[in-house]
Amino acid sequence: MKELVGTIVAAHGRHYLAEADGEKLQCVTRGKKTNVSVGDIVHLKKTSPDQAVIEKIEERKTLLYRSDQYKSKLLAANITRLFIVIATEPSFADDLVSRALVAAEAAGIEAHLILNKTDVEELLPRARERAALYTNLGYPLHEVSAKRHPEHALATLLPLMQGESSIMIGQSGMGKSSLVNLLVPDADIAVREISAALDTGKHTTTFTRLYHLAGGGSIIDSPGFQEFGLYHLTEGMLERAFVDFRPVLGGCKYYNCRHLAEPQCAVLGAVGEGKIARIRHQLYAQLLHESSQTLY
Ligand SMILES: Nc1nc2c(ncn2[C@@H]2O[C@H](COP(=O)(O)OP(=O)(O)OP(=O)(O)O)[C@@H](O)[C@H]2O)c(=O)[nH]1
Ligand SMILES: [Zn+2]
Repeated sequence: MKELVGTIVAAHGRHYLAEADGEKLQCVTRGKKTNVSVGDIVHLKKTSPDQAVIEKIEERKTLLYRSDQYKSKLLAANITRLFIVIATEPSFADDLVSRALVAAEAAGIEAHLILNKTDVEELLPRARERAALYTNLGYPLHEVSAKRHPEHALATLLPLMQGESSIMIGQSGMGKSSLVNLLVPDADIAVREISAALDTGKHTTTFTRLYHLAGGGSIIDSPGFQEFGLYHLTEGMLERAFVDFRPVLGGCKYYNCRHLAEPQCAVLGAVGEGKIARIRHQLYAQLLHESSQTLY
């Protein structure tokens, strides 16, 4: 049969759904390979009218992933933008936001923050104050209220996503689903279609999926997660993935400085002067520790 080229639009365990020539095909990999990601461009060989085998993954422009001590988990391939959803309530974790930013920098993906639930006015000043840690680093912040001002939210976000391949991530409860439903009016139908095709049963929200946006572009919605391990990043990748470190890199006394306790370290100097936030440096130290713990 002829070879098809398609895009992976959903992944659930080792089951994948690809879109090729406007059709959806259930796909499997050859052997035990699990290195396929939503967003991957794949070469397929049809095995039945709605099934195929993934023969080849095209070289990725970008790859966003997280990892723990034992293995890495691919989040999205070929994306150009990452949107991190935070909210006035529940309170968001700086640790997760910074980790996602570091992952984006390491993968060469442009990162944006979305502050949702601006209608919760009494908590807005505090949320803005906390978000300033990131806007001061140069990351754009877009304020919206998916519930109270949906048209405004759409008018703010859609232009940022049109023509781009994006992923939206966030802790549970930030309102990511509400935003996806605004951006993709038929998301519910698509999810039901996908979960039927992947046979995911009741676990309809536990898989990553790609939606097409009106006017071009796509958005990947991934399940909320509580941890964002970055064990796969090497020391050299780490220091460069902290945008706030970049201006002083190369200024340390020792060329192989790890910026932890070395004398005349330019990074520690900048922390002392308040030019680098202490909580960012603490995360850096934690990530450095994690990167030395990998077992794969
Ligand atoms: N006040 C207010 N509540 C909102 C807004 N957007 C979403 N919510 C509420 O926040 C809660 C969480 O919203 P979801 O869209 O389910 O959030 P989620 O981030 O996808 O959460 P998970 O499904 O747990 O991953 C729901 O009760 C929403 O109704 C908003 O703009 N303002
Ligand atoms: Zn140093």
